[in-house]
Amino acid sequence: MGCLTTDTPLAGVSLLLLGCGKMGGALLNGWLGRGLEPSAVHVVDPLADLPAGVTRLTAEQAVALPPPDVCLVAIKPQVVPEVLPAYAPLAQAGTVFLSVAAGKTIDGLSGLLGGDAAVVRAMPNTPAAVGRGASVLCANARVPAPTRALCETLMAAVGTVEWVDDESLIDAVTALSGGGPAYVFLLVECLAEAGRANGLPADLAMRLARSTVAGSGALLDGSAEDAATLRKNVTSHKGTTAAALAVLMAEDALQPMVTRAIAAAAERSRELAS
Ligand SMILES: NC(=O)C1=CN([C@@H]2O[C@H](COP(=O)(O)OP(=O)(O)OC[C@H]3O[C@@H](n4cnc5c(N)ncnc54)[C@H](OP(=O)(O)O)[C@@H]3O)[C@@H](O)[C@H]2O)C=CC1
Ligand SMILES: O=C(O)[C@@H]1CCC=N1
Repeated sequence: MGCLTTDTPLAGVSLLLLGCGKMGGALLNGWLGRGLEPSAVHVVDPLADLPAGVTRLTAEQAVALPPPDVCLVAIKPQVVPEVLPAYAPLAQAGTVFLSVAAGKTIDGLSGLLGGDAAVVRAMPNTPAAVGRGASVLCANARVPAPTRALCETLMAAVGTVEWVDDESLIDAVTALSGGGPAYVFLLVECLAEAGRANGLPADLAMRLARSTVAGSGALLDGSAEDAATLRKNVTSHKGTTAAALAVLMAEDALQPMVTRAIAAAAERSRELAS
């Protein structure tokens, strides 16, 4: 296993990425920005654009090389069953499989890798690309403490990390923070469209929507106050924001809709297990 240090936490770590699309690419960009050596990264992905210095391999080449510390599984859940068995030799050689595939359970992944693989199931999100991701991890009993620490180091290099013992929680995590950036970007789209519908030029409305969401995130991040207090700080008594919130916070408005959306995503995560 690679030697980890505080200053360059990813120096010495060797990594194989299966899939380098939206999520694998976001993680890779975040890791390269935090000291992962491109020369220590191999990628199996037929078409993805790879950063300079990162080597593309076929599956056959990947299993013929010395086993990497970590194999990141960042292919679509639907192709996991047909793709993963080819990498069983790496699992037998001690590589830990760090999977971000939505819905795919630790037991299912381990079974595809020959039954006794060290597997960490993780659910990150795309702000990892700028070091602002949020990940939740769950490991099987075959992951020794130093390997667990290595996976935590990898994910902590690109954002916050939390562990759960109860793997079933990962479905709701996937629904909330895994997909969460999409809901926030949808909010930007909705704000911009609402501004346009209320008479603003479309480009000005979009600039304001983007700045407002990004600035609110930064304010939230740097504040000791909870979100409700920050909301109340904007809401003058009988003012304009109160008029908008009366619509958004009506009994049948935003909260029940978001709760239904998260439930739908969590249910889809459970379906993807099989
Ligand atoms: N996108 C997100 O925000 C998040 C995604 N995830 C999970 O990450 C995983 C990847 O999702 P995402 O990045 O969005 O999907 P993408 O389609 O963007 O990335 C998957 C990549 O895998 C490639 N690929 C296909 N077949 C193989 C193969 N046999 N071997 C190696 N690579 C292959 C694809 O190539 P090609 O396109 O040419 O088929 C593609 O580049 C999923 O399991 C998803 O659940 C988890 C958290 C958040
Ligand atoms: O939409 C998906 O299935 C993946 C998992 C979480 C975010 N994207």
